[in-house]
Parts: sequence; structure tokens; C-alpha cells
Amino acid sequence: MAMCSSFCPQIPNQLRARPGCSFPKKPLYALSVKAFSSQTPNASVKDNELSARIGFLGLGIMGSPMAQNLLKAGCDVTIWNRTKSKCDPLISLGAKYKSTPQEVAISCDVTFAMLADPESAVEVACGKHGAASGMNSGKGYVDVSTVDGATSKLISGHIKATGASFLEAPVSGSKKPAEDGQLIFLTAGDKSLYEMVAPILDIMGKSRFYLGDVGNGAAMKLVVNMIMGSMMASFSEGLLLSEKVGLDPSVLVEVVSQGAISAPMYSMKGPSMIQSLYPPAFPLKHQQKDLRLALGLAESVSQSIPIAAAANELYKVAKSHGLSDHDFSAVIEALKAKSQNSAK
Ligand SMILES: NC(=O)C1=CN([C@@H]2O[C@H](COP(=O)(O)OP(=O)(O)OC[C@H]3O[C@@H](n4cnc5c(N)ncnc54)[C@H](OP(=O)(O)O)[C@@H]3O)[C@@H](O)[C@H]2O)C=CC1
Ligand SMILES: O=CC(=O)O
Repeated sequence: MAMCSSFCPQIPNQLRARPGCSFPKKPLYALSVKAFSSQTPNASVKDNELSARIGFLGLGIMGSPMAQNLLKAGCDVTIWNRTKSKCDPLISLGAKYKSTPQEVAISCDVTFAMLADPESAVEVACGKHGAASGMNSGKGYVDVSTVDGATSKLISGHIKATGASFLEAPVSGSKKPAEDGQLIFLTAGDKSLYEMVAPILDIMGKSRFYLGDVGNGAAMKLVVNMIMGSMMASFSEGLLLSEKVGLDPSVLVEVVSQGAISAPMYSMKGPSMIQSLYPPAFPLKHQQKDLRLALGLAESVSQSIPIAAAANELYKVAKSHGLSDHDFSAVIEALKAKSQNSAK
């Protein structure tokens, strides 16, 4: 890949990412771009970002705004989505369209994938007309979907067998951070690809962590979302209990927001949960998938995670009530259903 070989060796050792290192967006952005632009030292940020042909596969709640931010930054973006109609708004913003992941990979230097789950991530990367069949040495594949480590290693194996580079880079942050370019990237895999795509990650995110070997990014993401899923389940119990004992749940949200357990998630989701509104930012089915995968991760090291296991059961109940495509805060409805049943 022309841009990789031209800039990677230019990065001074002290600026290279170490496993576990966090790179906040603002201070290092210029450094990343400088390294990226070594062939023309005075070239503008925009000129250098434009030099990469970027593919984007998967234009759901997250993929669409991420690809849109790349387009807004002036990048050359080629897209594909299983449901073609979701490509149309991006095509009208200047994206190119290809009809298979393979064709996207053939026409791009680096291809990003933002897919629902392990099955779809494997299908799009390794299936018939999948991205791997369009890869070769000099290209890169960056999977930003939330999957388990074994899936990520499987995809990495297929990609690297073609001579291409692989980076897993799941994101923390939901629909709004994706729209605002404020995601947190949890990356692992080929360091040279990490360094190459750093300026691209910085368009879509506010910080990035390089965590070493493939699997570590997936594990970090699953641990974070295991905590988040349990927090939301516990918050739901609190909202319902406060109401049952005659308190105003809005006041509970305010009290929580001022204390040591305050979290943006509670302030953002609490008011709509009180109104039983769950517009999907993070679909409940994906939160349950992440808890399921976190349970597998814990099992792999014989770690007991009883709180997360209980939360997982609650999300499963919510799914059985048809709430899969609602926001994950709809897990509170599973508790409401349980208390109605026990009152009978
Ligand atoms: N939403 C959020 O807040 C966050 C989500 N994530 C993770 O990011 C990933 C994407 O999430 P999100 O955008 O919310 O999910 P969506 O459900 O909105 O989008 C899923 C995407 O995967 C595609 N897809 C699903 N199944 C297949 C398949 N069999 N073959 C090809 N494509 C398929 C969908 O295509 P189609 O349009 O055709 O259905 C769509 O592009 C998930 O792994 C999620 O856990 C991570 C951080 C935050
Ligand atoms: O995966 C979801 C998120 O908000 O992060």
C-alpha cells in the first residue's frame, strides 16, 4: 500500500503506540497526520487523508454516521451494505458504491467493517464475495464490529492469508458519539496498519487504544459492555423500585447524576425510560449478544461473573418480549413484565 510504506517508517519510536497506550484525539492528531504525509511535508491534512481509498462495509446505526464523517472530512469512501437502500444517503454525499464486499476491498487501500455480530462479520469478511477475496498484500482490513476474540482471530487469519494486514478496532460509544466523531477505538493486531489508519480513526473518534495481539481489543470491548449491561439492568431496577415506593423516578435520576455513581448513560437514558420510550441507539439484541460473548470470555478463564449472568437473563427476557430492536434501556420492560406476573 503506497501510503503505508511511505509513512510508517517515518514515525519516531517514541511516538509509536505501546500496548495499552491511549491516544487522545487532539494532541496527537497532528503528529499522526504528519507521519501520514511524509512524502509531502507541507501538504494539508485534507490532502493526505484524501490519498487513502477507504472502503466501508455495514451501514447500520453506527456504520452510517462513521462513513458519513469520513465523507465530510473529504475522504474517498466506497461503501457496501447488505440492504442497498441504506447506501443511498451516503451516495448522495459523494460515496462510491460497489455491489459486494469483495469489490470494495479490490478498489480500496483499507476497508472498514461495522457489522452486527460474529456471524455477519465472518460472512462479510470470509464468505462468498467477501472482503478477503478482494485483499492482497499492501491492503488493510479494519473490523470495528463487536465480536469475540475467536471470531476476530478467524477473520484475521483469512485476511492475513492474502498478504493483507488486519486490525480489530471495536468502538466504545453509541449513535451520538458516532455522529459527533467521538468514538473510542479499542484496537489490536498489525501495528503498522494501526499507525497507518490512525488519522482515519481520529476523524471518527476521540481516542484510540492499541492493545497488542488480536483478541485484546475484542476482550476489552466485551468487558466494557459487560459492565454497561449490568449497570443498565441495575439502573432499571432502581427506577422501578423508586416508583413502587412512591418516589419520583425523575428525582432519582437527578440524585444519581450528582453523586459518585453518576454516569452520562443514566442522565441520557433515564428521562426517556421514565416515559417508556426506547428509540434505538444501541439495540437491545446487541447488548445481549455482548453479554453472551462476555460470559464466554469469562468461561475461558474460569472467572465467575454472576451479576453479568443475571443481567444477561434479563436481556433475554426482554428479547422474548419483542424488544430486540429497541434501545437496550428497554430492558426495564422485562422487569415490569416480571413484577406484573408476580402480582397475579
Ligand atoms: N449501536 C451502538 O450504540 C453500538 C454498536 N456497536 C456494535 O457495532 C456493531 C454494529 O452496530 P449497529 O450499527 O448498532 O447495528 P445495526 O443493527 O444498526 O447494523 C448492523 C449492520 O450489520 C449488517 N448485517 C447484519 N447481518 C448481516 C449479514 N448476515 N450479512 C451482511 N450484513 C449484515 C446490517 O445490514 P442490513 O442493513 O442489511 O441489516 C447492518 O449494516 C455491532 O457489533 C454492535 O454491537 C458498538 C458500539 C456502539
Ligand atoms: O456498544 C455500545 C456502546 O455504547 O459502546
